[in-house]
Amino acid sequence: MSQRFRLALVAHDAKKDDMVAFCASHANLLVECDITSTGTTGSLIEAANPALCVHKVKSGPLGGDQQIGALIAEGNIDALIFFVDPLTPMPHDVDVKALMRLAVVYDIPMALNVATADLILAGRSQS
Ligand SMILES: O=C(CO)COP(=O)(O)O
Repeated sequence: MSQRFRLALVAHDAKKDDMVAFCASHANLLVECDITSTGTTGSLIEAANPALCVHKVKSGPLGGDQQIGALIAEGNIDALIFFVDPLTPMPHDVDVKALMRLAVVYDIPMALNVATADLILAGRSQS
């Protein structure tokens, strides 16, 4: 791998177990990445796998999604993996939409579920 891959990992509460399992199943690749996560997601990832290097921003509802959006706008994130909960209304839904929008605006790979996230990392492992 020529340069460290800068990956943002975010999960809504109902999807946090999926995120921890995803990180465990891809630990060999993720240990080579610079990971940025929203606060609670990042804490759970670190607790489950202390070998991973996780930079934590604020919790999503307190501005963390916007902080990650700003990193994308500044060119500091290579891909976004965001396990969204499609069944629960979110008080910070506008922030969630804004984060997804910036990933599209800046044309970075964005996975909203495990199946697509697996494809992003599979592509990364072949590069
Ligand atoms: O709410 C989130 C994304 O919208 C995630 O934030 P936490 O990781 O702090 O729970």
